[in-house]
Amino acid sequence: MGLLVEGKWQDKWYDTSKSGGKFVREESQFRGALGDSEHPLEKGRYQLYVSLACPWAHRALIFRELKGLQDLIDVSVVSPLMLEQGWTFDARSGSTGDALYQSDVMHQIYTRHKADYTGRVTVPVLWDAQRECIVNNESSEIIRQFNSAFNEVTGNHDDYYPEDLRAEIDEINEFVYHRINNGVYKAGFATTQSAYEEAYNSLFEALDTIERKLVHQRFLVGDRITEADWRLFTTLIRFDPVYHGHFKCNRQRLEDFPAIAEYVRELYQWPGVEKTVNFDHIKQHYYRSHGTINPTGIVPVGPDIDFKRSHTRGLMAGVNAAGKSL
Ligand SMILES: N[C@@H](CCC(=O)N[C@@H](CS)C(=O)NCC(=O)O)C(=O)O
Repeated sequence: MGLLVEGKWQDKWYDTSKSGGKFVREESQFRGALGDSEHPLEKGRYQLYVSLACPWAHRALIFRELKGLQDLIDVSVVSPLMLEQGWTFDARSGSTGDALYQSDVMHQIYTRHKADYTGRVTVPVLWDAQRECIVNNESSEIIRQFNSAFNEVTGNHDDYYPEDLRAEIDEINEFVYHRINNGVYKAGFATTQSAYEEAYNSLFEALDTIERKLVHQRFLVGDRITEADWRLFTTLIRFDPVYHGHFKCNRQRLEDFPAIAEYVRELYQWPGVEKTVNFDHIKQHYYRSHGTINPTGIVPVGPDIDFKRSHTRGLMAGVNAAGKSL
């Protein structure tokens, strides 16, 4: 793993020396908008570069399914292994290859956009093949754009960020992002005992709060499913297979939280979602890419969890993204 410095690749692990052993995530640099004058909506013009292992990229893949954008936005999947060259298009280890330029590595996509780019080479990336540039590499913005940009083209007006719930969604997103989505990384990438324990305590306190909420309500902001649920889901589905062991988030498994475990199953079984979850890429990535955490690269065989088994969330009041009762 590494980063680009003025367009040159440098193989370096995260530097936690200036933050007391704490992992600090870098801000995404490209924040353009689909459908504006620079990026008009045209079929086949946009490419989504993702890793099936990555929880941030996973959000974008889920929204592509939920909003019926499969024919409008193509996908290239990187290899699950993120080693000396960062994300690659190595087909032998599971990449689909780069459908547009047959690049070998993901950092070539960043330098194609900006030859002297300095920063991390992250996924997801939403790419404009017409202008040959990155539209956006921040998943929270990509999903908002997917939520509404193509509504007139697809006729799918399902809304995961409805006007009247925005303040509540923003508030829960903020909590979930710091304490859970990024919280597992803060625990896993900490390089001091105290930074790890701080992240661990904050994470499990947050999961306790979510559990209490989900006992009474079907979704995070009440009975309507929103983007807040999908943003949480991509971390939860990786929790027992990876974060519990690899990132040492082991107070409990999520399977031991009665409401959360059922909630995860409902979301996993939501139409279109199961096909976006690839446990092989997820496990291969984390256990084989982080040499400082798992030097042997051995990938655990378990856990054996059937996310397709039944749940009772259907007994609670629920409203889908079209505003209809579930
Ligand atoms: N803020 C970004 C974060 C994306 C991100 O950190 N992706 C990880 C994969 S899970 C990555 O590509 N990391 C490579 C690196 O940090 O060098 C987003 O949400 O889109």
